[in-house]
Amino acid sequence: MEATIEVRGLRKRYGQTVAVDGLSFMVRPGQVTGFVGPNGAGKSTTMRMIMGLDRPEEGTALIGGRPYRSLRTPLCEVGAMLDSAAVHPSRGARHHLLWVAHANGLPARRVDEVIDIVGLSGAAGRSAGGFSLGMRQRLGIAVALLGDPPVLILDEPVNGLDPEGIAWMRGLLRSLAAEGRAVLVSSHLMSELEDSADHLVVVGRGRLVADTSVRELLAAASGDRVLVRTASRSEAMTVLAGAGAVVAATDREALTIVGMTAERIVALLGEGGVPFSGVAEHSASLEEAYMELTRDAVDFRGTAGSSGE
Ligand SMILES: Nc1ncnc2c1ncn2[C@@H]1O[C@H](COP(=O)(O)OP(=O)(O)OP(=O)(O)O)[C@@H](O)[C@H]1O
Repeated sequence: MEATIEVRGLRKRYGQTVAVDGLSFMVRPGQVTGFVGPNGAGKSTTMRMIMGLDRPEEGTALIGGRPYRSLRTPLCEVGAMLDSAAVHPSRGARHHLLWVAHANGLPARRVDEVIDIVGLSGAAGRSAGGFSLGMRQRLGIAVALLGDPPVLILDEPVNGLDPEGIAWMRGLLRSLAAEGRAVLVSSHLMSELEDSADHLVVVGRGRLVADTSVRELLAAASGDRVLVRTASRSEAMTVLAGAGAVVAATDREALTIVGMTAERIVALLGEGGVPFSGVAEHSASLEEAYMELTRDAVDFRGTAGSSGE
């Protein structure tokens, strides 16, 4: 089976709310694809439709070219963690995995393999009801990995993890992609996907905002802005604007230059005898690039100082 997810023109409404509004994107093998958007953007609804748990009004979602409902051995073709709390609280972790394996015709030895992969060996006998959020996330991933599927769909797997858990999850996502799997991971925080995603599908209000590689997004957001620190602001402006740059005053001792490389700026200031104390290319963080993209797509924005959640 080809390790892909293909979403074409998906649309879903709940009453008056359009949760997903004509969404199309492709998740490719060997990559971690981050599925990012503000709260309520339609990520979970899309994932549920891909997994056949919700019926779209329009459009299709295909896993390896086929709808979920027509997969013959679903757990071996796609692994999903959509709700990490969906485990019977009195059941032990290993017991739960054995039960899922048995119900899907998978060998019991795979249970110990996945327990090992997710680092739950020391807690496999304990009942899941007493698990921390991080342990429940690990158990959810173990279920998703049971059938050794080429496609993985994980809804907010990093949510609520401590820094050690986040680092572990990043490593796991990267290694799953390195094995050639297609990995779709949602998050409402871009920072959670920094260092782990190769590709980004950004959504807002149920619509596609961007479908881009992380590298391209960063390059586009950085633009070609260069910051120049100089006490001789007006001379610098004259020299640089005269050579064709777009120059804006940033503060009393700084200029922002667009349309000229840092090397050329240094050369021109040198030739013109204009003193300067620093020239720096602006490089955007993934978070900045994301904020820029989703500026108009946030449903609930707090007032000054709040995060808008
Ligand atoms: N079962 C449901 N009944 C009614 N409305 C729903 C239902 N599920 C989702 N919605 C609405 O659809 C929209 C999209 O929700 P969804 O959970 O898919 O977004 P999300 O991007 O996953 O958000 P979050 O990051 O908060 O999990 C929201 O406005 C939500 O309130």
